[in-house]
Amino acid sequence: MACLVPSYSPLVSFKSWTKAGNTLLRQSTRRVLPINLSAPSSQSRTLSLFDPSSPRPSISAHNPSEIRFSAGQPEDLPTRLLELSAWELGPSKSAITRQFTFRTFNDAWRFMSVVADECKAKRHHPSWSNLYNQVSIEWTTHKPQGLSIKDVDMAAFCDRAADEIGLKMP
Ligand SMILES: C[C@H](O)[C@H](O)[C@H]1CNC2=NC(N)=NC(=O)C2=N1
Repeated sequence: MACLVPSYSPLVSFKSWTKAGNTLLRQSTRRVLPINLSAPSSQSRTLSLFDPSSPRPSISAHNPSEIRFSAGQPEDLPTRLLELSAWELGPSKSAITRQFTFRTFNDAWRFMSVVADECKAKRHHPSWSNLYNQVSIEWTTHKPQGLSIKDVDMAAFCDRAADEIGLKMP
């Protein structure tokens, strides 16, 4: 298992802003609860919120030969992919998707902030969207095109971050 401990402080800075007339001023930088991302995640809940009316099958339901991997990937990539039990294969067969539902918008925003920091560190970026307490994420690799180990590493990181923050109970 790759080590996903961020190289920076696990304490997340949260900048708050205040409005003075039409000007936004940075009010303060306060520290919020630390998030420990070093522990392996327990099994994450499967949510099929990209299209709840017709949930896509989990990755394990697909024949590995139909998955479009990027060129030059490590041999264990298909095995690593199967560990992502809460993720689904996108219709392109070269992307994985998951929708996370948090208790509050604040938790969803905090999750996105932690993932964004990891994106910067790993130079790998998702296609994602947020609606109130929901965050939809798609990972794919543009160059070399396909599904790569970077996507799997980032998806596993997302699972860990969501576990630490806590998902909304059904
Ligand atoms: C130079 C830089 O590392 C590349 O452009 C990165 C940026 N982020 C990326 N993100 C994703 N998802 N796929 C890429 O191929 C990719 N390439």
